[in-house]
Amino acid sequence: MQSLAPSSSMTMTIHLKSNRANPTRFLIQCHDPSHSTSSPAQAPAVSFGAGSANGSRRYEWQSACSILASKVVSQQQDTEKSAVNGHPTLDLVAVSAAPALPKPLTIADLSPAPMHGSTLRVAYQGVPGAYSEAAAGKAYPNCEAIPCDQFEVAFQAVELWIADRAVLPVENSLGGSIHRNYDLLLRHRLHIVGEVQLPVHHCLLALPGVRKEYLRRVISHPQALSQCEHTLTEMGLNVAREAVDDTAGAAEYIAANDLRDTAAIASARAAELYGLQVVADGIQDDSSNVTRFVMLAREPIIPRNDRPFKTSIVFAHENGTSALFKVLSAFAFRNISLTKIESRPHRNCPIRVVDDGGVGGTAKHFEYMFYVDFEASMADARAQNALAEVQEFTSFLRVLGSYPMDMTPWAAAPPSSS
Ligand SMILES: O=C(O)C(=O)C[C@]1(C(=O)O)C=C[C@@H](O)C=C1
Repeated sequence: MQSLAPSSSMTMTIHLKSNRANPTRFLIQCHDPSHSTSSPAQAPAVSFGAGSANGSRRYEWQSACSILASKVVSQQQDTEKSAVNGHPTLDLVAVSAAPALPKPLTIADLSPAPMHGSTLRVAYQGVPGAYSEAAAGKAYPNCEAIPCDQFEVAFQAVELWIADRAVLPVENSLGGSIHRNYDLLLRHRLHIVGEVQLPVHHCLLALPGVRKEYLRRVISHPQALSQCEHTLTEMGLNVAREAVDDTAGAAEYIAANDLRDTAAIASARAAELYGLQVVADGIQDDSSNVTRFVMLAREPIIPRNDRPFKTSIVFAHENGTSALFKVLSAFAFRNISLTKIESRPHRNCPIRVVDDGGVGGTAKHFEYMFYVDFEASMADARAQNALAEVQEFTSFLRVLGSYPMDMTPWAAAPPSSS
């Protein structure tokens, strides 16, 4: 056993699995038997004043990126199985991690991609050839992409300093939100420091010589299956569709098990890496299929006002959904556009029982956490004032990050050639 990180309140086991595509690299698997993380009680109280978040405002900004209000959010973590796509698992180390308090910014945090004296290490979910790997490369060119078997492991890799950043999908233009990552954003203390949008061009892959007529099964990531649902039907592929952990993992699985009746939905790069042929190219239901990823870091970046920024927040309130209107008005009155709103069950108290005074008994309402993205920087006084107001209507409010918007134009994928 070798210890990777000092101090202790939580013990977790890191498994490094050898990677079939590149045996010199490893796939990180992680298991946390304690299912507990840091306590929100340590979060500092902050207020939003007008003015830019630089110089003496730095500490204020850091604090703003921690929990703003009082309610304790469930830190319970699911027990998750470690999916293994045929890799031997090597139980290497047990490490410990203490709850992280906000740290002073260092000079490295001021540059867009601190290099820590060497290549930036970027964790992603999947195996080489996954779209998340491509997103990591787009976000941080020349980075060392570190494959992880689960989203949660990518979060932990950054928390434990095994990686410097994580790049994780949050929504797709066809499949919608990737809810798991919204839940994990809340349970972990990482900050969103950027976003990147990746056009997703799916291929149908099979072993060399396999024809479409031989196929009895199509396997892929659930998002990829849903993004190609109609095209597969149009192609006459009314065969079993099965979900696996990631697109490239599906390609690897077919190659490793010599499956001649199974095809994978994955990238052309996955075909190259695992020796498969492209049976059909561009099989996504919409040629402008795009997935939005967020970049996560241990420290927030300093928000600026000289380029378009987006800010992501999450909040809850005790007065049912009636407070939602007031919260949204705080942005509307200041002409701040919202780009996304998502609700997730409130893990601490998913159901609220309301007594109607004995007339008809009790009613049960769902309780939610609301995630909102808006188009303004936290360096902008309008955003600071809006959040100060939002805080009045909410029992819990956290800024997940204020970061540059991805403004790069992207070309739509070519139409299907099937
Ligand atoms: O399986 C992959 O290749 C991934 O990177 C995951 C993922 C996702 O989670 O949505 C990413 C982009 C595509 O939308 C399909 C799948």
